[in-house]
Amino acid sequence: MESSIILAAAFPPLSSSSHPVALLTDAAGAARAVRCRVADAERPVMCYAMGEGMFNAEEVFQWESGKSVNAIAAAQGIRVRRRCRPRHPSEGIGADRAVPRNILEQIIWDKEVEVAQRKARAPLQRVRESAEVKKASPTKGLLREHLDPVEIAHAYERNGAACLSILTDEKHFLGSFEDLEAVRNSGVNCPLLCKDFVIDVWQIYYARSKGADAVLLIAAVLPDLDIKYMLRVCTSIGMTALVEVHNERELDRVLKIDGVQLIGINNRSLETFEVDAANTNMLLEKHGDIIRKKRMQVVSESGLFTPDNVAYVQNAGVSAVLVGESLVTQEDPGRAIAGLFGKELVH
Ligand SMILES: O=P(O)(O)OC[C@@H](O)[C@@H](O)c1c[nH]c2ccccc12
Repeated sequence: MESSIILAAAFPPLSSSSHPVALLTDAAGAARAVRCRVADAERPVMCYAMGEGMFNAEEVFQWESGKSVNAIAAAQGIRVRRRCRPRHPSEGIGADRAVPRNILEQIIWDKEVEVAQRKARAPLQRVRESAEVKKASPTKGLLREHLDPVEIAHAYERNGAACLSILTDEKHFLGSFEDLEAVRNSGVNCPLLCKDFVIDVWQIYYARSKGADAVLLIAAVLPDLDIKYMLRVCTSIGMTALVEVHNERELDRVLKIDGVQLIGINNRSLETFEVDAANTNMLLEKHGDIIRKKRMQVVSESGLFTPDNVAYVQNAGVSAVLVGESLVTQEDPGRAIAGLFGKELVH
């Protein structure tokens, strides 16, 4: 028990005034987590776990409340079920969980395995040490796996991209953290967004250590408490979070979370990968007022192929667009930026 508390003290990213107030135990009585109260938070923030590594806030809540992670997520309308996460004893391994229900669920199940393996290879302490390096601002852009990431990043930057998005998911997008690191080390000045499926704070520290300035947090995957916790982690290491939504329910949830500055509206459903170019405008028509009042910035993501597409979402009030496919599939992806905006962006 004592060593658990020391471990918690050795990892105080939320606030220097954090102090452990309770030790949470699992059904077998083993120490699972330390609950910390953060002095400047409105409510106590739960975090940290012992043993194999760290748990996310939602998992700690799970042990406290007796509810399964999937039950908590489902109550928030999240349809993606988690598979490998430490389960509450009340949650059996149902036969229905043998087969993913859609593309996003498949990606997340693969991500759980990948993160567990990566975590074992690079323990948090080491990642965090190398994580306290750079600062940046919000980002956009995209890099496709079949092109030289460094070359294309420079082409984007030369042609006026405000930021660069680098996919790091290997299995489903053929991206990599090596790509991210190579671009960072190649001398680009643009901020870099690590584009991945974050399910664990470990990934945020890891992205930072590889040179990312921002990470994507997907509301279709992360329950509210995880988003809140991850936003605090981002702030504590000088990173920006782009919080992505696809539908009204997700946007409603995200608008209630303090500290979200950057919302991405994905025109593509990650469950089906279908694109509805009108999605950004539809959501902004309904919620634009509150977004403006809260001074949040909106990025329209995916499926933008023509200057008309871009003008359409710009009229809806977005401050940025995130474009991948329509640039990387053209012979000169850098010049394709000018084509998409109907003008040269180079100053
Ligand atoms: O290639 P497109 O349609 O221009 O989309 C880019 C980007 O928006 C898309 O890749 C994306 C948006 N959100 C994501 C989440 C994970 C992986 C990828 C994405």
